[in-house]
Amino acid sequence: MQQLYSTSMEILEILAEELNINKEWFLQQHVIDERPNYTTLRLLHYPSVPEDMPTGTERCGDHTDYGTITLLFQDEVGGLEVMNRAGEFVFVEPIKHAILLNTGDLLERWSGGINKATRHRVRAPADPKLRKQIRQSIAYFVHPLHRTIVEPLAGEKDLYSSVNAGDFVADIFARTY
Ligand SMILES: O=C(O)CCC(=O)C(=O)O
Ligand SMILES: [Fe+2]
Repeated sequence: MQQLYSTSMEILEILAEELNINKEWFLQQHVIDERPNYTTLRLLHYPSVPEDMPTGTERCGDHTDYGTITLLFQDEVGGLEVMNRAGEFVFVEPIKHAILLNTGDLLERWSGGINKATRHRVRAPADPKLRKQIRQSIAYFVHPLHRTIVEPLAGEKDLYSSVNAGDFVADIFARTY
């Protein structure tokens, strides 16, 4: 957990630099020991694909993550797809030991739309060998403190209102679950 946290903070520092905002800003809003916050490590388990499930069936529906960033680890079964700028879903080839970085809704707001939240989904594979395997993935969802006020610090500042991070995410949870 500590390693995941430090890696994500290194990424946030780089993102802050890219956005030309104070390097410390994101770090101050993601203090690990301060609660409450929605930062979570989730281990996901997808059973083998039932025979009658058509290839391409969504096993995890098209969505964006809600927080700042997500570090995603997938196994060799694959099935993850991310949307490119042209609005097409692109298959993400699993790469051993690679970490996929997804940008979330709150980062999109903070960056005034520069770092658009990544739309992604998981679909059932076609390969019969892969369909028989269990799929596992690990997602480390990085969220700011509940009390953080997220407002655009770069990009198109007029496009996004300022929101309280805790309320913003609680509201999405209430609508999706
Ligand atoms: O299982 C995956 O690879 C993706 C899971 C995911 O997108 C999520 O839990 O938000
Ligand atoms: Fe996701």
